[in-house]
Amino acid sequence: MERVVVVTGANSGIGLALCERLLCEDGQLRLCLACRNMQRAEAARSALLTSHPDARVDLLHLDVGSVQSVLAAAQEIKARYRRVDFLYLNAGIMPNPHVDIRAFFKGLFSRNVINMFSTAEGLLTQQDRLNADGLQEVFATNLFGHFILIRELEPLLCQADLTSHVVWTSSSNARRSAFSIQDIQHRNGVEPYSSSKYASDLLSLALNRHKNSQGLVSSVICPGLVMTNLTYGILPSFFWTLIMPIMYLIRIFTNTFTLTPHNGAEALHWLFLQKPESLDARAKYHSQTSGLGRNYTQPRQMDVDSETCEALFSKLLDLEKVVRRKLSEKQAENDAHQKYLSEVE
Ligand SMILES: NC(=O)C1=CN([C@@H]2O[C@H](COP(=O)(O)OP(=O)(O)OC[C@H]3O[C@@H](n4cnc5c(N)ncnc54)[C@H](OP(=O)(O)O)[C@@H]3O)[C@@H](O)[C@H]2O)C=CC1
Ligand SMILES: CC(C)CCC[C@@H](C)[C@H]1CC[C@H]2C3=C(CC[C@]12C)[C@@]1(C)CCC(=O)[C@@H](C)[C@@H]1CC3
Repeated sequence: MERVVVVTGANSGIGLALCERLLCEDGQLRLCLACRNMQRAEAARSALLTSHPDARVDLLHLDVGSVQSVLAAAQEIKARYRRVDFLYLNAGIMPNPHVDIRAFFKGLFSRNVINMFSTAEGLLTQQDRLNADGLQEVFATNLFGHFILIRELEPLLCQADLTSHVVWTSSSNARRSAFSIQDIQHRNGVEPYSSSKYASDLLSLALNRHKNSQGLVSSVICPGLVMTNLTYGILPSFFWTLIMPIMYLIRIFTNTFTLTPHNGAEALHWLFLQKPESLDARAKYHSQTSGLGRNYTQPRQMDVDSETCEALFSKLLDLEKVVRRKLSEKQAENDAHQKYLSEVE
């Protein structure tokens, strides 16, 4: 049977590498690249079709940071496909990152050095802002838009006798201490990325608790440190190129330096091949690359608890109601304005 795979943020980096790997695995796939920039999406589609001329690759406009765009994209998916077998929630941002150089050098000579390189704990902060929906942009993009997408696609994801797999591209930068259940959007901190990724770990567990019985399975991965537009936003690409030999050296000690998008997509690809029933809801699946360049996937237990995951789930459902109500009020205002304009013309 033809399998439908939707990938958000598929036009570059890890998302695009995943698409390439999935097409090598199964040429019969129906692959849907859900992207906000259609020009880049078209370029990604052309690149995929160059190596897989017979592949079925669809494009879909989706700005996961805009609730209205998510609702429209979900409508379009429901019109196009009868079900969704895999939903890769990969789109993500880290705006205005700042590396604490002093902390880096301090960490370099501490016993914590390996952990520092694999999680960036204590090294990175970001400056967030509000988006057009009045939500914190990092939370809206990395988590909430994807949550609304799942909610809208439930009829295609939860079908009798069939299993659908939702996969979150999280991070080893996800940290409990960066997240607060009183401030799920991270309005009051400087680590919105870490908070949003920790929230995705919690939400994945909540989805498993609530939706496994309806055939939906959720998993979380970390791609490791990968050279993509996201990391080129942290330090310029020429700098990364300059220190590449050092990074290959570090890879010998921490296999989390996967470095290329192909390697980073390892755990995403591996999950595509697994029986969903065999997966652990509390594990994060890490892409790893050995010093000699061998890729493998390593499960590690996440620092999540049922109580916090339930609290987050219920807060997200509440926020969904508020956002939907605001949107329909705005829509009603627009309709009234249009009516007024047509009457005075
Ligand atoms: N690189 C790394 O070391 C790591 C990355 N990750 C995660 O991997 C994922 C992929 O990132 P990566 O490949 O590294 O970086 P890229 O910047 O190359 O890819 C991010 C993708 O997300 C898309 N995107 C961003 N915002 C939106 C939006 N509002 N709506 C739709 N699409 C959007 C981007 O589209 P556009 O081209 O339009 O910007 C792009 O396609 C992210 O979730 C990131 O957090 C996790 C751990 C490490
Ligand atoms: C390696 C060099 C000599 C110096 C680089 C220092 C830092 C800029 C990096 C050290 C660990 C890196 C890291 C990330 C970003 C760049 C570093 C802080 C991430 C936070 C990128 C995004 C993620 O999601 C994480 C998995 C990465 C963890 C490691």
